[in-house]
Amino acid sequence: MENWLKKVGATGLDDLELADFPVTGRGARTLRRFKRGERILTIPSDCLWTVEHAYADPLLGPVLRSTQPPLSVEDTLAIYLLFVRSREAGYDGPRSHVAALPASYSSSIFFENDELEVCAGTSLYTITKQLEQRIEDDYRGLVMRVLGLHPDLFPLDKFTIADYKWALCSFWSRAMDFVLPDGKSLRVLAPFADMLNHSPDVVQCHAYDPLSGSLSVLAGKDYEVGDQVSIFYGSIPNNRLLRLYGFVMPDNPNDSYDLVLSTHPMAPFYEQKQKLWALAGLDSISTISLTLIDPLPKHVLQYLRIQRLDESDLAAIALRKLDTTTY
Ligand SMILES: C[S@@+](CC[C@H](N)C(=O)[O-])C[C@H]1O[C@@H](n2cnc3c(N)ncnc32)[C@H](O)[C@@H]1O
Repeated sequence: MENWLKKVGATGLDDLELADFPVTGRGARTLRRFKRGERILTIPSDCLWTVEHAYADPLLGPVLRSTQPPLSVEDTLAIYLLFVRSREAGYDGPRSHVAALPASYSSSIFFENDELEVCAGTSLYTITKQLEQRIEDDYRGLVMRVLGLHPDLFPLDKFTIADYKWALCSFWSRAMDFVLPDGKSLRVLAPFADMLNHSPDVVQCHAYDPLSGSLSVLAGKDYEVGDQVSIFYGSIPNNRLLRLYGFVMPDNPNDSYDLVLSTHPMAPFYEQKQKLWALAGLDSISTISLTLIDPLPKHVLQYLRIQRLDESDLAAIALRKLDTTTY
């Protein structure tokens, strides 16, 4: 992978090496000192996995362009990755990157049933179950709309639901997201830069250059020779880290609990309450994040007050409304 990257113009690789670290696992180690803000690594546009590159591929592009409505960003990238992985010739550079990707992931959709049951009652459990169902539905849809129509390009034994899950998770745990100057969002998987682990001790230090289309990593702090280079994935609570990346941060200052509030549609006065929730910016199923800074957000109380309203409360509210509209 590194030889391919250097050949196509990546810079910085001579000052880094891949190594195993305690806790974070494989990552990149410095071979020289870096001052904070110094450029460490640049991966040129041609090597990046993006939707645009998937569409530009001479074999895959025409299929993607003829699929209407277009596939989601996630599905386009997942198919692109599996397509390159399935090729027996050509695509040598990108395939050397695919070969360096982990064979399996530890995010919550890969938990065994008994492992996930330990999380029963948490929002991680609920969201993971929903995600598993969505992945099954999306996969069935992809087979009907795309994969099953082009068996020459997508041999189904290399595009199984397990492969699809693996490809999705490769992007969830390794891709970087940017907002471009025109406001559009961009998801990029950058070979080698995707080997960098998360640390809360560095500032945001990875950037996409819209002019050259390249991805760079700067030093997020001063590094001595032999230090692990890290980037900052974002201020992410542990349940999201576990769902997308398969790890948690001890004492995570951004930790939160997603409280799911819901009301059965057969509950008394449901329709009237639904209108009141909408007026308060809520929904009949509302997910509200409880954080250490704001452990009881006002939306929780608003939701519950509306849920507990009885016939006389609702009549009083209707009267008050009538009052204000007559003036
Ligand atoms: C972008 S990849 C980084 C490279 C990865 N370690 C590898 O071997 O390919 C992100 C993955 O690295 C691991 N990771 C990153 N930062 C971590 C951290 N602070 N603690 C534990 N694991 C971490 C998680 O498995 C995560 O899904």
